[in-house]
Amino acid sequence: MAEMDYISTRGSAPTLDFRAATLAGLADDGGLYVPARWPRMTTDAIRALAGLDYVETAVRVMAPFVAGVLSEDELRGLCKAAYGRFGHDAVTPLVQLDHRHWLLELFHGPTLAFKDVALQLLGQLFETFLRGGETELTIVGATSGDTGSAAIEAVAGRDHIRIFMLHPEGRVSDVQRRQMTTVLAPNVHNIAIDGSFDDAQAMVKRLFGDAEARGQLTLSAVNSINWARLMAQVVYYFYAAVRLGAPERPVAFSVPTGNFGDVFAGYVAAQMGLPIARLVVATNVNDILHRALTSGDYSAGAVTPTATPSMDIQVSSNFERLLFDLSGRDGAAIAGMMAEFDRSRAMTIPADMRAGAQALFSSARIDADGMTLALRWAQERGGQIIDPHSAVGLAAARALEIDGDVPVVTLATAHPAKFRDAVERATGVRPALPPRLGNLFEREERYSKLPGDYDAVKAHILAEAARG
Ligand SMILES: Cc1ncc(COP(=O)(O)O)c(C=O)c1O
Ligand SMILES: N[C@@H](CCOP(=O)(O)O)C(=O)O
Repeated sequence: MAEMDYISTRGSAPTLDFRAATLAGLADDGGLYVPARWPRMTTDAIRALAGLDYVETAVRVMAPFVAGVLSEDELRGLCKAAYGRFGHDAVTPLVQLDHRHWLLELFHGPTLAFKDVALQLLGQLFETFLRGGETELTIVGATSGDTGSAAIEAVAGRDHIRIFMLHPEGRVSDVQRRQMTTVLAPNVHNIAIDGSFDDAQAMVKRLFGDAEARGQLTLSAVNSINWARLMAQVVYYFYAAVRLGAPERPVAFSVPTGNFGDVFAGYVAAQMGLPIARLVVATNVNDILHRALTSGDYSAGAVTPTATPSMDIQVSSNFERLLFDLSGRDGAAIAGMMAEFDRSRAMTIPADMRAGAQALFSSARIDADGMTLALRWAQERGGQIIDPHSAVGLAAARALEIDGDVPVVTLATAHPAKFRDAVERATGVRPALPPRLGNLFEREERYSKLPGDYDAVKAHILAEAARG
């Protein structure tokens, strides 16, 4: 298999192999790494996935992306280690709701959200790539609740890695916060900032471009700006679609969306040849992606707190990866568009690019009432208690016209127990915390509170890192 190169969406960072792109996280020019080409799977190769377990599916889907760096056997070993920790044999099981709607349960990993699917593998990749070397990696991430705990779980206690995780104070659920702040391993540093997830994400990106910080630290990313995160998420689109009849029968997916990572992984699956009839971008009232796809208005207003806090995002990092493809992979054009966005917090998506996106993507904005009705529908018609984020996806899946023969799969991105208060308000059922979370509410918490000020956060990170 030919080695896969990685190029930046902004066109001027060096081309890297898979190992270097994973360790770099963000490209030097501020862009995001993407494969230099989309590998194709033939219809026969997709058909041959039928009956394979999750690990073997993962090896076949991801092998082209790691070619030249990891052999199939090495990749298989890492996948076995990552997915052996999931609480369901199928890793990401499908559950039927009615004659056409399905849930793809992505929350059977250690921290009960879809982030585990990618971050358990990323933890294995970091360990493999750093083993025996001198590099001390400093991971800096931003979370609206789920990435933080999944990343911390993946790297806590590992050698050669320390992690700083920024979350918006008071804007994550109590379960989410405690899943991060009760991990007391010395290489874990939680920071609550006064601000939104967008503020935290902007600080992380700024740190990557900060010469002083880069001079003192070898930085890497665990957010979905890191290509390896998305690569691992492509797998479950194949796994689900094949179980529902692909490649003979196309499948539609509805994806509750914030940073556009999960749904972009679906786009990658489609580029690889998976017959995806539609990808539904489901947003809450923080609807920048819905506006961008329907009218071209990609302008970031203030973030409105909702009962789906993990999707309270107005600047969606991975949208840049889609724009890159829609522009014909014109890095200079994307650099120009993103510079304009950084300056004015707004840009207009040209009509031809929007039309390109609409060929595959639909979108819907789901408000609190729509989310509540979907939670109740899942309970009454499907016999399932789901989480509010998954309910946003389900509401969008049911609201949109999708060809009647096509099964529609909603990605169930978190376990309902992570958002017990909102679920109880809508359904009257308070989901129990799974035993694997143990005594979460009795454990000691440790985190620093900082103002939403870049210099203060940077100074804190440099000081803590200097302490070892
Ligand atoms: C539970 C949950 N659902 C959906 C999302 C949105 O996913 P993405 O940011 O990949 O669009 C997130 C976080 O990002 C999440 O934590
Ligand atoms: N919803 C996310 C936000 C960060 O997104 P990521 O996928 O880019 O890591 C979270 O829960 O933290």
